[in-house]
Amino acid sequence: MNIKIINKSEHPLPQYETTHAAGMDLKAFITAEITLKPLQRLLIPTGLFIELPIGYEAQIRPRSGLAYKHGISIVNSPGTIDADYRGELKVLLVNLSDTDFKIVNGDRIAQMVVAKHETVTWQAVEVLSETNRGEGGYGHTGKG
Ligand SMILES: O=c1ccn([C@H]2C[C@H](O)[C@@H](COP(=O)(O)OP(=O)(O)OP(=O)(O)O)O2)c(=O)[nH]1
Ligand SMILES: [Mg+2]
Repeated sequence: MNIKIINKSEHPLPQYETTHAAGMDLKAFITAEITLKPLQRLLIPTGLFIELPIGYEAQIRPRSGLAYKHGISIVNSPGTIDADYRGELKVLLVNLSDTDFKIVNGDRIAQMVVAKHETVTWQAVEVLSETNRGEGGYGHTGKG
């Protein structure tokens, strides 16, 4: 599937790193090095602008390596890019570690997964169908 993209960054277009990868890494497009202090959050630009087909969204997700090694995550994970959004793709990083984390231009800070979604209409009713689960949730089936 083709997706229109404007690339205002100096970096190559995002790409799948392996043959069947779901996500494409997104790179920071920044003019100066950024230091993310413990528990600080920052919106990082990518220089990318996309036009998703109607019925698709893009999810901005953390990279597990950054999360594991440096405690770097995404505050609003997974970030949602709407098909009608025409602004710059940005990544809302947060540093969940107890040490500073430096980001330089071109660092792969997140990954983007494009996915189909439904657009629903509501059918307002008085009663929902019965199930075994009923209203049970939040661990009501036990631990083991
Ligand atoms: O990680 C993200 C999340 C969102 N966006 C852009 C694309 C998305 O379509 C738009 C709005 O995002 P969202 O709906 O999550 O934010 P909101 O707080 O509800 O803002 P709005 O009122 O503009 O919808 O911001 C990003 O660039 N990165
Ligand atoms: Mg919104």
